[in-house]
Amino acid sequence: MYRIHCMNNIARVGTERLGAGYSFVDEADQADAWVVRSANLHELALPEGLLAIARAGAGVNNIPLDACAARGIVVFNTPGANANAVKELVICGMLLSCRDILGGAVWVQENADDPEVSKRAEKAKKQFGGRELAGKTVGVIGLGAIGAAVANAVIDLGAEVMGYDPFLSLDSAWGLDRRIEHVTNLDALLSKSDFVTIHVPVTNVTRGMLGADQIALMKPGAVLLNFARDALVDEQALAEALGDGRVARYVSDFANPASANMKNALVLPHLGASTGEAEDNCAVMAATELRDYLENGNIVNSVNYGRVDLGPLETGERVALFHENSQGVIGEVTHAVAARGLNIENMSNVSRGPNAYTLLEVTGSVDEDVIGELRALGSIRRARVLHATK
Ligand SMILES: NC(=O)c1ccc[n+]([C@@H]2O[C@H](COP(=O)([O-])OP(=O)(O)OC[C@H]3O[C@@H](n4cnc5c(N)ncnc54)[C@H](O)[C@@H]3O)[C@@H](O)[C@H]2O)c1
Ligand SMILES: O=C(O)[C@H](O)COP(=O)(O)O
Repeated sequence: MYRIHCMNNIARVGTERLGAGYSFVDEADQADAWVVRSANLHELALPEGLLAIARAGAGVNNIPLDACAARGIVVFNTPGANANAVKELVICGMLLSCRDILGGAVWVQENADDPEVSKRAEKAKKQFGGRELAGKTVGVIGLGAIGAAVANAVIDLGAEVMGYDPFLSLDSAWGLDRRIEHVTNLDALLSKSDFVTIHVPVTNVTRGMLGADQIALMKPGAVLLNFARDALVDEQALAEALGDGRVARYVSDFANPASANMKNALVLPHLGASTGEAEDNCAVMAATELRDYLENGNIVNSVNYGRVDLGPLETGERVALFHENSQGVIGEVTHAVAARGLNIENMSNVSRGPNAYTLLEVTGSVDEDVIGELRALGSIRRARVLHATK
């Protein structure tokens, strides 16, 4: 029986997927796996028995990835599962920034009891007017699941799109509309775009990537949309640019004391992934990834270990080994296993930076002595045995 602890509320369709063989526990330190959305895990102690963390969502800056990797704790996320929800809100934010739609709606509410409201509205409307998205240039920074969807959608609305992503994946590239101009220079995108929208993960490299110098390059009167993370933008420099009108509007999904008090900003309470559809998609994908890892040893969509997929574990046993990515480890492992009379039927080894994972399918019984011997190898961080249940 695997014990799961949910750090945030997770859609029921996902928890139901963790059916027979799973129980939900209130105590985080008793769990074999955690499921999380945006709860901050950086300050929490990682329990000895924790095997995996599944982030039902995209961003993993709330999870200590390296500390997890060092302990053989696999961290998963759910790529693309909430991309459509975010795309729709970004388009909404763009259109809301084109005219003062919210201001106009408030005006109508404030004048609702006036029998002359219809006539007065025709005079009042000019203060809420604006411009169209069609024909404008939209700069998209990061062309992953969300950025690519936004780029394609705004092209369909008649905008020109410049896309910047030095690490563009083949999958994303296949899905991009051919009318999108792929630029390799961020400064060019910033200086030519009427709307700039950022869709990159926050990492040590991207933190603050839209700093004072980049904001200064933005076209006068441009709009910046940030549905990725607030830490990507120097919000102090941005507040100054908004204050003196160099940047017309900031549309952000991240309320904090700086953004909430900015002039000409529309700030939302992190609503990007908050649709029933996205929550269901994320929960189901997270639960599926967890099951595949806990029951079969397969790692799909991890952000700290590479992909290993030997399919379902139908017969025999598997040994899952987390270790340093260093020379000679595989030799030591196969030697130790063979010396115990076990035959390796199938094996996969993959590394990601300093972190390596090896999954062995063996015939013969893997007892505690074998596992003890493997654990004693200096480079092994964690060793698990998985038994076929069918
Ligand atoms: N507001 C929300 O509710 C919400 C929802 C989902 C995701 N997000 C945020 O959006 C981010 C992106 O999500 P996604 O699903 O598109 O992720 P993704 O992994 O599919 O795409 C990220 C893209 O950024 C690119 N990238 C990385 N570094 C870059 C750089 N320095 N310059 C340009 N491009 C760079 C990658 O190559 C990749 O194509 C997440 O990491 C998360 O922080 C927010
Ligand atoms: O990175 C993400 O997937 C989003 O920021 C969504 O976060 P949430 O699951 O807390 O809504």
